[in-house]
Amino acid sequence: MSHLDDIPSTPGKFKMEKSPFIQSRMRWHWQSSLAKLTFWSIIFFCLILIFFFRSPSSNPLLQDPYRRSLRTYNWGGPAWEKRVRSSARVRSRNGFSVLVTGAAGFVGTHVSSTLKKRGDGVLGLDNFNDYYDPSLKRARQELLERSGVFIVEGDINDSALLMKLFEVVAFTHVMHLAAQAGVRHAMENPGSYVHSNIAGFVNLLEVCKSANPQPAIVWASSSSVYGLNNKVPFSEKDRTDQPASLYAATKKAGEEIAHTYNHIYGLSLTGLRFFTVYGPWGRPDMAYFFFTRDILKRKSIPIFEAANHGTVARDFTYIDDIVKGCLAALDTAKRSTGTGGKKKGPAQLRVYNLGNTSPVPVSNLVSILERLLKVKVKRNIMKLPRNGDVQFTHANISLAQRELGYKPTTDLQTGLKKFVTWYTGFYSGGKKAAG
Ligand SMILES: O=C(O)[C@H]1O[C@H](OP(=O)(O)OP(=O)(O)OC[C@H]2O[C@@H](n3ccc(=O)[nH]c3=O)[C@H](O)[C@@H]2O)[C@H](O)[C@@H](O)[C@@H]1O
Repeated sequence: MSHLDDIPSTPGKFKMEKSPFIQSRMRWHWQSSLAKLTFWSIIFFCLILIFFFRSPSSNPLLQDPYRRSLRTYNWGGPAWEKRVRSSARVRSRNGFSVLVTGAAGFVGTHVSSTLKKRGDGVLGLDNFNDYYDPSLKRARQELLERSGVFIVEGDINDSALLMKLFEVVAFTHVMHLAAQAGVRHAMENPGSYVHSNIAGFVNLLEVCKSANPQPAIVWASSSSVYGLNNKVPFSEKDRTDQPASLYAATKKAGEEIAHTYNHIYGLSLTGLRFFTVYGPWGRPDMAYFFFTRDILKRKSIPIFEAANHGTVARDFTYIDDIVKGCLAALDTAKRSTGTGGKKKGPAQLRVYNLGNTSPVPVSNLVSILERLLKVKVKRNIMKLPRNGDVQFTHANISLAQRELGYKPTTDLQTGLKKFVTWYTGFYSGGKKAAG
């Protein structure tokens, strides 16, 4: 007899049997139903839990891709603090103790290693995001570690981490190079620009303003702030209120934010407007870098052209010249004037162009690479896309020359030769070119 036979066809008309056999079968039936109910309830409950924890809307860190960087880092503890202190220890007379944000980045790596070589204490900070091949950032990290620079893994939006770093080390200077770079990418991922270049910068300034002593800050602005300005060469006095990309707008916002923190809290702030920096250990998202990769793969090269066959040109600036400008900015930075978050007197606020003062058409850049790589280039002339690019850049560097002693010495041919030597060495050493 099936157990289904025990169940009446009409609910409510079930009559209890007195037989012990029937009673024990019924008990067994109820117990087994109860066990099943409990089992399925647990499964259901587990599914709800899994759904809750995996659901983006339940976890703001997962929901916002730009904030993911905040959740995964391990920092703190006596061994970690010892490494931080040792990396930031000054080894020369009158040396600085510098926190370099974006230390695993292109400019950050070069600046950190040069500071370390001259005896300054250097601590790096980098979130190792995947905007471009993180293995290149890891290779730069290895390079710095060999020269004694420790890079803390963390995000500039992490206030607790920044406060901890200032608790462990009384930094005299901050070289702030962490940023979301790239002009054209801003249309694809606008939030990452706001996250790093605005929110991250404000967070860093908040911590610096409360630090005791307050550090002097030198940070990376960009030639892109000149936007649609067509008065050449670009001078610091020219208008910068017509950005052509969100990237440029966030850098311009950074300059205004710097003014505010200088004005209210007495922070010493110097913004450096970099002009298309290139060189060994460079960024794979930049044209000279991926042109090199694609020329070697015999792919055609897209060369942008403005309306009416207008030439597109850049004031390409070699990394070593930029590093000299960065160090000169640190060396001439005056102390911040505030304490405990309060301004005690006027503080230094500066902005400088760091360019090469000699714009080169992009088609010439391609010709130089063609000669250096000894590969006939297939050129694909395309209309300059309307996604943030400007037609040309050209720096007037007289202010930086006068006040920083800045004097670029590397022309594009010489600089690209050094880049190509590095590139071919680096990527033939078993590392694949970033995609
Ligand atoms: O000077 C700056 O402030 C900026 O310099 C570069 O931006 P960009 O000058 O646009 O550098 P690339 O992306 O390397 O482009 C260089 C030139 O190649 C051109 N290009 C780019 C890509 C391409 O496929 N074809 C092409 O002709 C661009 O129009 C541009 O004139 C950096 O990527 C920015 O992060 C930096 O802030």
